[in-house]
Amino acid sequence: MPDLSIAAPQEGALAEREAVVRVRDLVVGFGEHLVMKGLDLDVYRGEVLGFVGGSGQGKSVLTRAILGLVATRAGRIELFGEDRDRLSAADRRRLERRWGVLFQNGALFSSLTVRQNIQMPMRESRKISPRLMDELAMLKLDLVGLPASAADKFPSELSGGMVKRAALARALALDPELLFLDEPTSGLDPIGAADFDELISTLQRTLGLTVFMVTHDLDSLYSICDRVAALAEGKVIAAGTMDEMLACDHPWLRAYFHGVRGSRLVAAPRRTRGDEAEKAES
Ligand SMILES: Nc1ncnc2c1ncn2[C@@H]1O[C@H](COP(=O)(O)OP(=O)(O)OP(=O)(O)O)[C@@H](O)[C@H]1O
Repeated sequence: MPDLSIAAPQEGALAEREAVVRVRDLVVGFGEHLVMKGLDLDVYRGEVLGFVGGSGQGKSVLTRAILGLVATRAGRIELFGEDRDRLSAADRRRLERRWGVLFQNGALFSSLTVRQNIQMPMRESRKISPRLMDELAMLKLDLVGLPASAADKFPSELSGGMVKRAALARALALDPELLFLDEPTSGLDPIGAADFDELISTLQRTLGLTVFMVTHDLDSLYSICDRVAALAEGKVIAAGTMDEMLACDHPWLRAYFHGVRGSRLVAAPRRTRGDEAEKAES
């Protein structure tokens, strides 16, 4: 079995890579329930990292801890090389502008139009004229493949796929370098999910994004992720390419990737991250 330890990132080719997110010895809990028990994780610049784990294992909690939305009990979280807990409030706000978040189910404000939702981060953090904000909102809509006519619609008037795209447009409002995606394809039909994967992959390449993606979608792992990290028992039990994960003999990973659904995908001819890149180049 390959060495999948993430506790020794100095070894091998990955040592050269810049960790945009670096988590060390993270402990997070609610009352007596410890969710993270000394977790380590790296997300490298320019990669799409898929983050998997059983239901209730703490994928959302980890995402929220990295974003500063959940209190941590111990450990260190560095973003862009800066220890978040050592920053002043102003520096933390400056840092927060460097990432965008697509929450599960979009989390759009239901009383605002799509345009107003996209403009929300712009209003909070910059002084931009209303006209420029309108132009920027239309650009972001175009970027995520939504028609201009979607701008003045309310979330309740959109299909599930359109809500995801509108939420992605909002996540991209401030031109982030780092994108957090929490189950981006959940609730989409297989065609919609494949389209959304392709959109993420295209945006990641063209905008040079680093992507941290929580997902249960095995297709997404195969088609757009450079690496996968797996969470179990409060720690990252393995991190590596899909081939490395498939070779791993941890019982949960074997059940996940070699169970009924996983095996079907392993056996099937499939799109891979490499195919996506080749398609873009041709
Ligand atoms: N605010 C909170 N207060 C108390 N417990 C919480 C809180 N938020 C999360 N938890 C608990 O933390 C654990 C991890 O939850 P989390 O939502 O991160 O799991 P998950 O891996 O994202 O699950 P799923 O795949 O089902 O979305 C769960 O046991 C959950 O009940």
